[in-house]
Amino acid sequence: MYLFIINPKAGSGRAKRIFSDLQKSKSYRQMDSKYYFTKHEGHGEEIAKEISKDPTGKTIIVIGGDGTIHEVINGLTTTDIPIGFIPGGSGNDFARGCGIKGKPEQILKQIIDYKHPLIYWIGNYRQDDKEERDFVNSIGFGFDAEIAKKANKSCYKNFFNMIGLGTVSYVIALLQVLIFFKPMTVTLELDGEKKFLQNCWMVSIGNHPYYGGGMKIIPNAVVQPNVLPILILHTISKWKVLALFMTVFFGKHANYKEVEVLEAKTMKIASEQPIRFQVDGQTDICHSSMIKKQEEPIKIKGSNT
Ligand SMILES: Nc1ncnc2c1ncn2[C@@H]1O[C@H](COP(=O)(O)OP(=O)(O)OP(=O)(O)O)[C@@H](O)[C@H]1O
Repeated sequence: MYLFIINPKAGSGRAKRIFSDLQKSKSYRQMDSKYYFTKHEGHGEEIAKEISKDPTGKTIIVIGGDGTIHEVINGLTTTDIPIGFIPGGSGNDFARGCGIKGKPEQILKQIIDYKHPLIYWIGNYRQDDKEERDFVNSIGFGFDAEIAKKANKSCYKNFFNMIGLGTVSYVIALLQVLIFFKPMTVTLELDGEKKFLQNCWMVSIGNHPYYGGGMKIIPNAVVQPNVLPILILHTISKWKVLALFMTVFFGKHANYKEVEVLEAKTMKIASEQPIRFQVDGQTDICHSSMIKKQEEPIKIKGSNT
């Protein structure tokens, strides 16, 4: 049975429109299915948790954005349920990272027809002494988190989402954050080896390269087990940050000497000052965080890579 989880608010209503169009399709009419609309923040997680209690013969199909898939994956208590994803948000970095392309009806057909799902390793993070959670795209500390916070709170994000230019809101937010941004002093522990970083702008970890609607923030990141691709932006002038971010869409920023690209199995970040972080685009504050890859992969349907 196929269980649809749709966030009616994702992509300023785009996910809801996609689902009502899909309901008219032949593929949808022929499939054994049930659907749930998320009613509030966190509801995607609750629905996925409930479905996980009896996984046999089930496939979940998520229609929404990165926030919705983040919630569903965090709600799953088993890796036995394959997940189909039809992008209906504004950024849709998860779809990019999984190679999910095409019109919604084509993706639905791929979900039904393709026998071999994409094996996808998500990341785990644990903030301070809170419980462990998952990230599907990326987790970032410092500059990218401040940009995400500014963009999420802005009045222009909805407008740019509606005209299909969601990334523009990140560019505007970047310019706003740049004026007052203060770099962080943090200690990193990569596979147990300590690094003390003063005036550090950003530490980002991704399961795949994409962030903010297609920026290739960690250009070398590939979907793989047991490896965290990490990007550090060290001390840099504000003018140079501007130049650097113009190259981020092509992944060329990694050539700057202030950018370090690393890999580790585990990473710990800590600071005496509160650190702003973003996880799959949502932001919060912590003093420390432990990050690793989840041991059991999940199965993603709908990708044709
Ligand atoms: N019925 C609802 N009303 C309000 N918010 C909701 C509802 N259902 C889910 N949400 C919240 O909406 C948030 C945004 O969803 P999502 O990230 O999927 O869309 P988006 O922001 O348009 O896309 P993207 O993250 O790809 O840019 C989620 O974090 C989720 O908690």
